[in-house]
Amino acid sequence: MAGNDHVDMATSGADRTADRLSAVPGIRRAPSPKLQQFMLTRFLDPDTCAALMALIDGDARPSTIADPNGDEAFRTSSTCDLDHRVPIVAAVNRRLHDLTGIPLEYGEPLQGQRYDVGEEFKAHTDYFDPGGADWETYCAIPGQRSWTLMIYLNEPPAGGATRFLATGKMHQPETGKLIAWNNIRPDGTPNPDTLHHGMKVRKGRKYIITKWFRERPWPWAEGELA
Ligand SMILES: O=C(O)CCC(=O)C(=O)O
Ligand SMILES: [Fe+2]
Repeated sequence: MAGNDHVDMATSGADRTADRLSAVPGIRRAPSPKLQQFMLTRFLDPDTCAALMALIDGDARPSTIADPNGDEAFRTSSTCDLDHRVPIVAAVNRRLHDLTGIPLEYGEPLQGQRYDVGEEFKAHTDYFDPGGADWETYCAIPGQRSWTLMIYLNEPPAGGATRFLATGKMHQPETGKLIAWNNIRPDGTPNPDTLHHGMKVRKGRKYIITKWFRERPWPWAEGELA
C-alpha cells in the first residue's frame, strides 16, 4: 500500500483540475453537465508528435483490456509503453502534469496507441469496474483512474474520431490536439457518461498518446520518474 500520508486526489474534494484547465488560454470546455471535458488544439507541436510516433513504431505490442468481455475485436490497436527515461517522453509528461496541476506521482506511465485501417477501441470507459475481476490487479495500489488526457499525434485521411456517446460529440484527430475528461463525478463515483468509442480508422494510420491519472500514487520504479 502507498501509506496513509497521500492525498486521495479524486475523492478528497481536492480535485481542482477542472478549475485549472478552465483557466488555460485557448482551451474549450464541453457544454454539457454530464461530464467535465476540455479540448485544446495544438498542445504539442508537429515535431514532438513525429518523435512520439517514431517511438511508438519502435516498440508496439497488441493492445489489451482489463476485465475481458469475450469480444476479441473490442480493442484491436497496438500499444507502446513509453519509456520515461527518454527525455522527450519525460518532457511531455511534465507538461501534462503542469496542465492539470496533478503531482507527478499520481500519473500512470504514458502510453502510445496506434490504429491501422479497420482498427478501433469499441465503446468503453477508462475507469475500472470496482466489482470486476481485474480491480485488485490494476487498482489495489494506485486506486481508481481519475482524469484522462489524450493527444492526437496525427490526422489519418479518414476515420479515427473519438465519439462520446452521452453527448454525441465526435472529436476528430488533429495533430497535437489534446482532449481531457474527468472519469469521476464530484461525489467520487465513476461517471458512466464518459463512455467513448475510438472509431475505426478508414484510411492511413492513427497515433495518439494517453495519460491516465490515479487517486493515489503510482508504484514508479526507482529512477523512472523524472
Ligand atoms: O483512440 C481513441 O480515439 C480513444 C482511445 C481510448 O479511448 C483509450 O485509449 O482509452
Ligand atoms: Fe478510453
